[in-house]
Amino acid sequence: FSKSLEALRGPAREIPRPTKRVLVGVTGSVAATKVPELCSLLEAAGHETRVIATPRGAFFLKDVDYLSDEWTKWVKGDPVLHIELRKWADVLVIAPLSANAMAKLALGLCDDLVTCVARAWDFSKPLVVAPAMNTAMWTHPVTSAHLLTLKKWGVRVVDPVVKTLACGDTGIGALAPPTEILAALLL
Ligand SMILES: CC(C)(CO)[C@@H](O)C(=O)NCCC(=O)N/C=C\S
Repeated sequence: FSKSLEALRGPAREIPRPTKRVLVGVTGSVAATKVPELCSLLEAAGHETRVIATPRGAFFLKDVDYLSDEWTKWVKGDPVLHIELRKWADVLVIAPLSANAMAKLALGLCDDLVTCVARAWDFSKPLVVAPAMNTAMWTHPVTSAHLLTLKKWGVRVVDPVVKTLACGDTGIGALAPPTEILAALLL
Protein backbone atom coordinates (compact mmCIF):
# COMPACT_ATOMS: atom_id res chain seq x y z
CA PHE A 1 0.00 0.00 0.00
CA SER A 2 2.79 2.43 1.04
CA LYS A 3 4.44 1.80 -2.34
CA SER A 4 1.34 2.91 -4.21
CA LEU A 5 0.96 5.88 -1.84
CA GLU A 6 4.60 6.77 -2.57
CA ALA A 7 3.92 6.45 -6.27
CA LEU A 8 0.92 8.76 -5.90
CA ARG A 9 2.59 11.36 -3.75
CA GLY A 10 6.11 11.21 -5.12
CA PRO A 11 9.24 11.35 -2.95
CA ALA A 12 8.65 12.82 0.50
CA ARG A 13 9.44 16.52 0.22
CA GLU A 14 11.77 18.08 2.77
CA ILE A 15 9.82 20.75 4.63
CA PRO A 16 12.09 23.70 3.84
CA ARG A 17 13.17 25.55 7.01
CA PRO A 18 12.69 29.28 6.42
CA THR A 19 15.92 31.20 6.03
CA LYS A 20 16.10 33.69 8.86
CA ARG A 21 17.94 37.00 8.70
CA VAL A 22 20.17 36.96 11.74
CA LEU A 23 21.82 40.21 12.83
CA VAL A 24 24.87 39.44 14.96
CA GLY A 25 25.94 42.26 17.29
CA VAL A 26 29.53 42.12 18.58
CA THR A 27 30.77 44.11 21.59
CA GLY A 28 34.13 44.53 23.29
CA SER A 29 34.89 41.22 24.92
CA VAL A 30 37.77 39.02 23.89
CA ALA A 31 35.10 36.36 23.39
CA ALA A 32 34.34 38.16 20.11
CA THR A 33 36.94 35.78 18.70
CA LYS A 34 34.12 33.19 18.72
CA VAL A 35 31.93 35.20 16.31
CA PRO A 36 33.24 33.54 13.12
CA GLU A 37 32.31 30.15 14.63
CA LEU A 38 28.78 31.38 15.47
CA CYS A 39 28.34 32.81 11.96
CA SER A 40 29.48 29.54 10.34
CA LEU A 41 26.95 27.59 12.44
CA LEU A 42 24.17 29.98 11.43
CA GLU A 43 25.07 29.78 7.76
CA ALA A 44 25.37 25.98 7.91
CA ALA A 45 21.82 26.02 9.33
CA GLY A 46 20.72 27.94 6.24
CA HIS A 47 20.36 31.41 7.75
CA GLU A 48 21.58 34.76 6.45
CA THR A 49 23.91 36.65 8.78
CA ARG A 50 25.06 40.26 8.99
CA VAL A 51 27.59 41.34 11.61
CA ILE A 52 27.57 44.73 13.31
CA ALA A 53 30.22 45.69 15.85
CA THR A 54 30.91 48.39 18.38
CA PRO A 55 34.36 50.02 17.97
CA ARG A 56 35.71 47.90 20.86
CA GLY A 57 34.03 44.79 19.43
CA ALA A 58 35.54 45.42 16.01
CA PHE A 59 38.95 45.35 17.69
CA PHE A 60 38.60 41.58 18.25
CA LEU A 61 37.10 40.70 14.89
CA LYS A 62 39.38 39.05 12.34
CA ASP A 63 38.33 37.74 8.89
CA VAL A 64 34.72 38.74 9.45
CA ASP A 65 32.92 41.34 7.34
CA TYR A 66 31.12 43.74 9.67
CA LEU A 67 29.45 47.13 9.77
CA SER A 68 30.49 49.49 12.51
CA ASP A 69 30.46 53.24 12.14
CA GLU A 70 27.27 54.42 10.48
CA TRP A 71 27.90 58.14 10.39
CA THR A 72 31.29 58.73 8.81
CA LYS A 73 30.00 58.73 5.22
CA TRP A 74 26.34 59.53 5.94
CA VAL A 75 24.78 62.52 4.15
CA LYS A 76 21.23 63.87 4.36
CA GLY A 77 18.91 61.61 2.41
CA ASP A 78 21.00 58.48 3.00
CA PRO A 79 19.27 55.61 4.80
CA VAL A 80 19.80 55.47 8.57
CA LEU A 81 21.68 52.22 9.03
CA HIS A 82 20.45 51.27 12.53
CA ILE A 83 16.82 51.69 11.36
CA GLU A 84 17.45 49.77 8.12
CA LEU A 85 19.00 46.96 10.15
CA ARG A 86 16.21 46.77 12.74
CA LYS A 87 13.78 46.27 9.83
CA TRP A 88 16.00 43.79 7.94
CA ALA A 89 16.65 41.44 10.85
CA ASP A 90 14.32 38.64 11.94
CA VAL A 91 16.39 38.21 15.09
CA LEU A 92 19.16 40.15 16.84
CA VAL A 93 21.78 38.22 18.77
CA ILE A 94 24.42 40.18 20.65
CA ALA A 95 27.32 37.81 21.29
CA PRO A 96 29.48 38.48 23.18
CA LEU A 97 27.64 41.03 25.30
CA SER A 98 30.31 42.81 27.32
CA ALA A 99 29.67 44.18 30.82
CA ASN A 100 29.73 47.71 29.39
CA ALA A 101 27.34 46.93 26.54
CA MET A 102 24.97 45.16 28.96
CA ALA A 103 24.85 48.33 31.06
CA LYS A 104 24.23 50.48 28.01
CA LEU A 105 21.32 48.25 26.88
CA ALA A 106 19.74 48.22 30.36
CA LEU A 107 19.99 52.03 30.58
CA GLY A 108 18.95 52.75 27.01
CA LEU A 109 22.30 54.30 26.11
CA CYS A 110 23.00 54.12 22.39
CA ASP A 111 26.24 55.60 21.13
CA ASP A 112 27.24 52.97 18.59
CA LEU A 113 25.61 50.91 15.83
CA VAL A 114 24.91 47.88 18.05
CA THR A 115 23.27 49.78 20.90
CA CYS A 116 21.33 51.94 18.41
CA VAL A 117 19.81 48.87 16.75
CA ALA A 118 19.01 47.45 20.20
CA ARG A 119 17.56 50.81 21.31
CA ALA A 120 15.22 50.75 18.30
CA TRP A 121 14.48 47.03 18.53
CA ASP A 122 11.01 45.66 17.71
CA PHE A 123 10.36 43.25 20.58
CA SER A 124 7.92 41.24 18.49
CA LYS A 125 11.18 39.77 17.13
CA PRO A 126 13.64 37.84 19.35
CA LEU A 127 16.55 39.70 20.95
CA VAL A 128 19.09 37.23 22.35
CA VAL A 129 22.21 38.22 24.32
CA ALA A 130 25.19 36.08 25.33
CA PRO A 131 27.17 37.87 28.06
CA ALA A 132 30.90 37.28 28.40
CA MET A 133 33.08 38.89 31.05
CA ASN A 134 35.41 38.20 33.94
CA THR A 135 33.89 36.32 36.88
CA ALA A 136 34.28 39.35 39.17
CA MET A 137 32.23 41.38 36.69
CA TRP A 138 29.60 38.66 36.29
CA THR A 139 29.13 38.36 40.08
CA HIS A 140 29.06 42.16 40.62
CA PRO A 141 25.54 43.13 41.92
CA VAL A 142 24.98 45.54 39.03
CA THR A 143 25.03 42.61 36.58
CA SER A 144 21.95 40.93 38.08
CA ALA A 145 20.16 44.30 38.15
CA HIS A 146 20.85 44.87 34.45
CA LEU A 147 19.92 41.28 33.53
CA LEU A 148 16.60 41.63 35.39
CA THR A 149 15.79 44.77 33.38
CA LEU A 150 16.64 43.10 30.07
CA LYS A 151 14.62 39.98 30.91
CA LYS A 152 11.63 42.16 31.82
CA TRP A 153 11.66 43.44 28.22
CA GLY A 154 11.71 39.87 26.91
CA VAL A 155 15.41 39.69 26.10
CA ARG A 156 16.64 36.07 26.05
CA VAL A 157 19.92 35.64 28.00
CA VAL A 158 22.32 32.79 27.21
CA ASP A 159 24.29 32.52 30.46
CA PRO A 160 28.10 32.39 30.38
CA VAL A 161 29.89 29.21 31.37
CA VAL A 162 32.80 28.25 33.65
CA LYS A 163 36.10 28.27 31.76
CA THR A 164 39.60 29.71 31.88
CA LEU A 165 39.14 33.36 31.05
CA ALA A 166 41.40 35.68 29.06
CA CYS A 167 43.02 36.93 32.27
CA GLY A 168 43.93 33.40 33.36
CA ASP A 169 41.25 33.11 36.08
CA THR A 170 39.01 30.07 35.88
CA GLY A 171 35.39 30.79 36.69
CA ILE A 172 31.99 31.69 35.28
CA GLY A 173 32.00 34.35 32.59
CA ALA A 174 33.12 32.61 29.43
CA LEU A 175 30.88 32.99 26.37
CA ALA A 176 28.42 30.12 26.06
CA PRO A 177 29.34 27.67 23.31
CA PRO A 178 28.13 28.93 19.90
CA THR A 179 25.98 25.79 19.56
CA GLU A 180 24.12 26.83 22.72
CA ILE A 181 23.67 30.37 21.39
CA LEU A 182 22.31 28.94 18.12
CA ALA A 183 19.87 26.77 20.08
CA ALA A 184 18.66 29.81 22.05
CA LEU A 185 17.77 31.58 18.79
CA LEU A 186 15.07 28.89 18.30
CA LEU A 187 15.19 29.49 14.57
C1 LIG B 1 38.08 34.30 25.64
C2 LIG B 1 37.41 32.94 25.67
C3 LIG B 1 36.41 32.83 24.56
C4 LIG B 1 38.50 31.87 25.45
O1 LIG B 1 37.94 30.60 25.54
C5 LIG B 1 36.76 32.71 27.04
O2 LIG B 1 37.78 32.76 28.04
C6 LIG B 1 35.73 33.77 27.34
O3 LIG B 1 34.68 33.78 26.74
N1 LIG B 1 36.06 34.66 28.29
C7 LIG B 1 35.09 35.64 28.75
C8 LIG B 1 35.54 36.96 28.36
C9 LIG B 1 36.86 37.31 28.98
O4 LIG B 1 37.64 36.47 29.37
N2 LIG B 1 37.13 38.63 28.97
C10 LIG B 1 38.34 39.13 29.45
C11 LIG B 1 38.77 40.30 28.98
S1 LIG B 1 37.92 41.15 27.71
